[in-house]
Amino acid sequence: MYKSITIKIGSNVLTRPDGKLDVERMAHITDQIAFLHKKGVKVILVSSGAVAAGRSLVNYKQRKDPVSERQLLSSVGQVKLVTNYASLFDMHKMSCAQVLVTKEDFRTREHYLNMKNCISVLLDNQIVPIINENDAVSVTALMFTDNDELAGLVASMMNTEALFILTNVDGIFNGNPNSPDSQLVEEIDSENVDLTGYVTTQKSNFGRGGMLTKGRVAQSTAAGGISVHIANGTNENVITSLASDAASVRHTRFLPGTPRPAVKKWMAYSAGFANSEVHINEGARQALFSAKATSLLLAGVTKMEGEFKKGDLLKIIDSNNKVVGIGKAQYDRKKADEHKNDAKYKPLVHYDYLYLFS
Ligand SMILES: Nc1ncnc2c1ncn2[C@@H]1O[C@H](COP(=O)(O)OP(=O)(O)O)[C@@H](O)[C@H]1O
Ligand SMILES: N[C@@H](CCC(=O)OP(=O)(O)O)C(=O)O
Repeated sequence: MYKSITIKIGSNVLTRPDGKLDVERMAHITDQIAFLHKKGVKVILVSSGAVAAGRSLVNYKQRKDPVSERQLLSSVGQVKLVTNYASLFDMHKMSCAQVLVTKEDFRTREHYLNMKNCISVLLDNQIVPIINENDAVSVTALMFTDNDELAGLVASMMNTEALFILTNVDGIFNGNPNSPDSQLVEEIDSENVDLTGYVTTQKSNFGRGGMLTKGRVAQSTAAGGISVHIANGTNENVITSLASDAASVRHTRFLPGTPRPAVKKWMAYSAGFANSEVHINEGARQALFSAKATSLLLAGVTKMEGEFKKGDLLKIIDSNNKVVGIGKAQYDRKKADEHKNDAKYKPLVHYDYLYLFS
């Protein structure tokens, strides 16, 4: 039995064909979580469904632009979604909490740690955190690709043993899931598998990201040491069965890689937020990628771009212009310029704060 699990529920698992919230299914999901909770398993729920819930509550005559429409539906629907969860958990004498986050919350280590602390304190007090994107304020570039991305980040941040991604198909198929010729891929290595060959960009009626993001998120989360299972959330007892005996459930499992230290997890996912660049020579690239843990010295830096402060994330770029890693600056740009000819000056990036893309 897993001891801690992040469970992501897709919109279509919670939505009936007429677009209304499927409260019966929500009840079955909360029953299963309650069962695990009573066995001492820590469960974090990442639940979609706000926009879907809003659709059955708001009547608007004229179509709005997509951003306003999503803001309107999600902010109305989130209330309904969480109210339903609260009364369903209440039947099991359990409490739940709403945590709404944006991509920006993963940007700075301070925000990241605040979020982590909030979820930890909820779990320590036997409360189920129900996380969703704060759709009301996260628009366009600030949005997560979808809640699968958010769930992967949460599972890594909280270092849960497993991540369950529940959707309306049994897992990843090697073709169109509706085609009789397609087969379910039961096991995927977290490294070296290109999913684009057989996963299409097709989505379900109410979903946002589709199977390709699920696959990518599953792969990168599993690579960090977490067991990831993509399964059908509409099947009975899927959560409890996955938790106790995953092999008994028809689904797709991603094999976990070697666990990464917490700070490297944050860096891996915050890569998109690094604004400054550090270009390195071939010798430095080889040293960083060698078997020995190596810090980045100014001697290997050929060029720096952008102002940075101590603690900022830097993109590390090799002589072929390829971003090869992310590092946390040990000092600011001014100091780096001052000491750039000093081969013995302390490393710009210490290896404990260096994340290399393999
Ligand atoms: N190779 C594939 N295997 C499984 N599902 C696929 C594949 N390619 C595309 N899909 C689609 O991905 C959908 C699930 O993704 P999505 O719509 O984002 O669901 P959710 O709302 O659960 O996040 C499935 O309903 C299916 O139509
Ligand atoms: N935050 C949105 C869900 C967006 C989303 O990623 O949906 P899905 O692909 O169904 O997981 C909502 O609550 O409606």
